[in-house]
Amino acid sequence: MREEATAFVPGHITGFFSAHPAEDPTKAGSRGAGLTLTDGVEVTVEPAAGPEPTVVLDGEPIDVDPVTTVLDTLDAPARVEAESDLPIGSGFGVSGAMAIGTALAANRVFERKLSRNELVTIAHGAEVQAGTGLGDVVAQAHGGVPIRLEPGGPQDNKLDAIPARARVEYVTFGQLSTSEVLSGDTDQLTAAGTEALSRVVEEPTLLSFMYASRAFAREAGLLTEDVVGTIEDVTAVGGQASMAMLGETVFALGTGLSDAGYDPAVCATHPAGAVLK
Ligand SMILES: Nc1ncnc2c1ncn2[C@@H]1O[C@H](COP(=O)(O)OP(=O)(O)OP(=O)(O)O)[C@@H](O)[C@H]1O
Ligand SMILES: CC(C)(CO)[C@@H](O)C(=O)[O-]
Repeated sequence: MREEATAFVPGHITGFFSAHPAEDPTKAGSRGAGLTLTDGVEVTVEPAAGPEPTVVLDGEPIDVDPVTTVLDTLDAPARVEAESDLPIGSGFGVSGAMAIGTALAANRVFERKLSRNELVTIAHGAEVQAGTGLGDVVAQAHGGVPIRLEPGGPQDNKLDAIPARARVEYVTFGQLSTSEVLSGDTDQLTAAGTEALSRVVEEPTLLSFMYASRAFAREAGLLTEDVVGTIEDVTAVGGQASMAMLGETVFALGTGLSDAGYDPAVCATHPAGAVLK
């Protein structure tokens, strides 16, 4: 057994999605598109001192269901320490990042000898089962600007990408519970997400991704006053912004938010995807 291993997982902002339930959580998931980010989560795994696993995020103990499930599945009694550039619960896929980062690092520490696709499948299934995400894990494993054409883990899904990179700015006003939204009626979301996806498939550019994301955010009925106002401010200065699903967060390409007078966090699209360090 190794002493410890660390993985870096990019954050993931979903612009739009449609929900696709299935009995088997490794086959369930979402279609959609988003941006993976150079801001992300660093996850370090070491064997736990006692029989119980512990999970710590930015110095505070935390219960993240998908992480517990990943550790159980890998039979890995571990201490997981995560450091995040991004807030949890605000549309950056922090729970998905912790799940896949834990899977990659625990596989190494406990010498489980699973393949990358097997680890992504475990993390994706754990995230879907917990209701904390549907497509973040597979997007975060891929990197870039992934288009999720078919739902599910790597054995079932189909991914493409927008071949582009960009500077990304974001501001966060608060949290939105992903599991609450996903456990409600998602028909309207899914209809809007399907329409948005066909638009981006027809023209896979960052600009059409931003248009499709804004139309989705409007039709999905999740916009808050702060989010609407901020998107309008960016539009007024000729920028491109939309809402990060699912959080009270606005993201913009280039200098959209700073041009509009905000003081955003700044990163870029991530070129690769989750990696062991
Ligand atoms: N402030 C918090 N403190 C402790 N736990 C939290 C906090 N906010 C959220 N959680 C827990 O973290 C998990 C993940 O939340 P959630 O899925 O909404 O966020 P996320 O994965 O960061 O991003 P996304 O909104 O993109 O899905 C949930 O289990 C939730 O209960
Ligand atoms: C459901 C979701 C928007 C939560 O972040 C994401 O997992 C996705 O795009 O499937």
